[in-house]
Amino acid sequence: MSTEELREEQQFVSGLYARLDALREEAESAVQASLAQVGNGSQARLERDVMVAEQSGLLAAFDTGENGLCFGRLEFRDGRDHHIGRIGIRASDIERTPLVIDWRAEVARPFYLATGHTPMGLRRRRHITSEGRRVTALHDEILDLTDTTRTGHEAADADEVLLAALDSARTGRMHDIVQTIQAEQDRVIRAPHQGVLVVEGGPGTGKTVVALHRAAFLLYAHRELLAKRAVLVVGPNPAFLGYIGEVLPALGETGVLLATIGELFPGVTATGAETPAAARVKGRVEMADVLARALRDRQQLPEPGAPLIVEHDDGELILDWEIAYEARDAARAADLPHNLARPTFAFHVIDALTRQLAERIGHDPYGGPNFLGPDDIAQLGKAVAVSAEVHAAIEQLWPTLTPERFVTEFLAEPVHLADADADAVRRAPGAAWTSADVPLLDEAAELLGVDDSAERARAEARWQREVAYAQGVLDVSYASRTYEFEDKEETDPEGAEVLLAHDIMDAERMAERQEEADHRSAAERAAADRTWAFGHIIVDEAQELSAMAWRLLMRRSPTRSMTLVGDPAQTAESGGVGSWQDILAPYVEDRWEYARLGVNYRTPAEIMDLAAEVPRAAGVVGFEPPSSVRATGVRPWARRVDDLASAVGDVVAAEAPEGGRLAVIAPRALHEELAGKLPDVTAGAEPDLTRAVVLIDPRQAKGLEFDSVVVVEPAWYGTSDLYVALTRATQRLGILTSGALPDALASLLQPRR
Ligand SMILES: Nc1ncnc2c1ncn2[C@@H]1O[C@H](COP(=O)(O)OP(=O)(O)OP(=O)(O)O)[C@@H](O)[C@H]1O
Repeated sequence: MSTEELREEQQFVSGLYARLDALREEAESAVQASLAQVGNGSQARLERDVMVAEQSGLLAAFDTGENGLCFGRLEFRDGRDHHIGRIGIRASDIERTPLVIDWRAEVARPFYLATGHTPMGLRRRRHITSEGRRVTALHDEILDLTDTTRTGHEAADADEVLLAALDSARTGRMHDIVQTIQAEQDRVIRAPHQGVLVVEGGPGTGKTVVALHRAAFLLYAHRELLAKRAVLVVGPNPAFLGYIGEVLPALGETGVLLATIGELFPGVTATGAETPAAARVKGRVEMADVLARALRDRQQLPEPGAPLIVEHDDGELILDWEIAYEARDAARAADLPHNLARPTFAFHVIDALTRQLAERIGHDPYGGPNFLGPDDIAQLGKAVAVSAEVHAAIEQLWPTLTPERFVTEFLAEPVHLADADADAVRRAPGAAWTSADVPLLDEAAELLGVDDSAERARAEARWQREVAYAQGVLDVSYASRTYEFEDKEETDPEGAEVLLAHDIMDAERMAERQEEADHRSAAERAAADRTWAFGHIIVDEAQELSAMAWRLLMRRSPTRSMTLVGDPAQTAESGGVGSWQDILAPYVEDRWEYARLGVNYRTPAEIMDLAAEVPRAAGVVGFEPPSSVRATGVRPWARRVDDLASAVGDVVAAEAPEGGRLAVIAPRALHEELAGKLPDVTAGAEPDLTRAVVLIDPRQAKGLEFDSVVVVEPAWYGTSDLYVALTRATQRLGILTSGALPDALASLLQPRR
């Protein structure tokens, strides 16, 4: 009975792969055919590119389906019977009957939500486990208790598939969980896309993996909107983004931008390190006001009684306090960003200097009216307006600023900050940008505005050239008309009408077609555009973001369609904002939803119980540890040693899991010394998480996980860093110290009875 079921399922799955192969072949030949198409016209090229992009997207989706194409089956009481898979596939028949249903479709939901208590119309739910294209196991759950038929694959423990997934060795890359999404997670993944959803949960509750599946779900459910506007996923550091980088492609989604805050100002690469004190100051919301005030300081006036003297062909011009004051008033009244208000300032200065000049030149010594007429004055005005010296004076008072220049100069001489804060952020020009600088640059860009009038003028000139070129092309084709026509008449006795380019297209339209279409994906275009408005933003480790970083992100999400996941108990010392309410109130008041994930799928109970002592002992307000879904029977251990580096080397040699990953989490100051004792490890390098042994500090450990973890010198860490470090292991945890352990862990060193 049971092998028969397995055989039938294998037959179905093999048929499915055959269909996948046929679809893949179709797409491949379509790509080949398009690429082979002759025709160099821009329209032909465009159509070919679009076709290739479409088919390549399909191919990527088919490759996604290659592993675990079909992982579930739902048999309903009303006779409906659906297979569930990573992607949806239809048969080649005329009705295009669905063979396997995409996990994100509504009809697949009972796969994740149905219980014996609420069977959602299900009779039986089957988990299909495979290796490559071979079905290796079936696990059935009977949800209709009146059903007495049995398949021989009824799972003794409904969580067998989940537990097998959780126990598997880690690879250094996060995997998708489509086969085992749990009900509380499914509700988060499929929550409505409008508005702000906050997802809170302790370590290992699946916040990250759920957030990524949510991105995939939203792209499926709202593809029209989101494929155009793109989804942004913000993570804490590049190593973390590398760690999660394969989940969305494995779910068939490549159009998502993964970025850290430090990567969100196009043109700037944040490579510098920041002291915690400087990060704190730069992250405070008051910085917005400080920068605004610093910028007003850049809109200067000459000292009263010490005007700027501007050399001019018709005599000296005197740019004094009054002229500058009135011009500045008028420019500020325009209520525009600094660079956009500058023309108003310049106009008023030029106008005043022209009047000054006219009064001097046309002055009648006998008290009569000015000799100059309006035309003369206009001439004088033109000369003043194009004077390089006048412009230099204007630039001195109201400089054109880039965000980079303004922030560099501000950090060199931080104004409007308390002395201690100014000392913390002061930095010589030329230093590398840091992540904490990026929100300041973004704020500056808002305050400055982009004066794109020059770029617009260039674009217009470019356009005119294209039109002129197109006109030339049309003229050539028109000139050859007689020749072609005669040719045609000779070979075509019917004298069939020949339409020439001129008859159907004018130069402007032709230029439009010539213009290179932007073939970049929405995510690529978004990455290069500071003012891009994303369709949805997902923020992981959201508790870490500073108030200034929130301002940046909110600008990228004018519709406030966001999913924020985080755990306040894991907030780094120099990091984030207090409560979700504090973060969100300025932007959405209290209009946000809250969901909590309470089960830890990573850390076994033995390790979680120990780790929970750390925030508890520190009296972290509102701390609620998640409950571990499994216990392994392996207790964490601690050892006090004299020679720390040698001990770490010995422990790693003994503990490194077969085929799995081990992390040594140690304070930065010890990395140099420890690296020498570890295989293939270089201190200071960006960690390669796919290596068998990794050396990281607690900040780098954020969001990551390993089969086995050795924490070194825990007494050196703050509460949240220690809590993060202790909750990274899926199987084993060991602690090495050269001194005393923090109180919360002290029991580990006491002899057990
Ligand atoms: N439903 C599930 N099925 C299988 N594995 C799961 C499931 N939910 C979570 N996991 C696994 O649990 C581990 C922890 O998940 P994840 O990293 O998303 O947790 P987290 O809440 O972001 O943790 P942290 O706050 O510590 O970074 C991952 O290996 C993830 O694949």
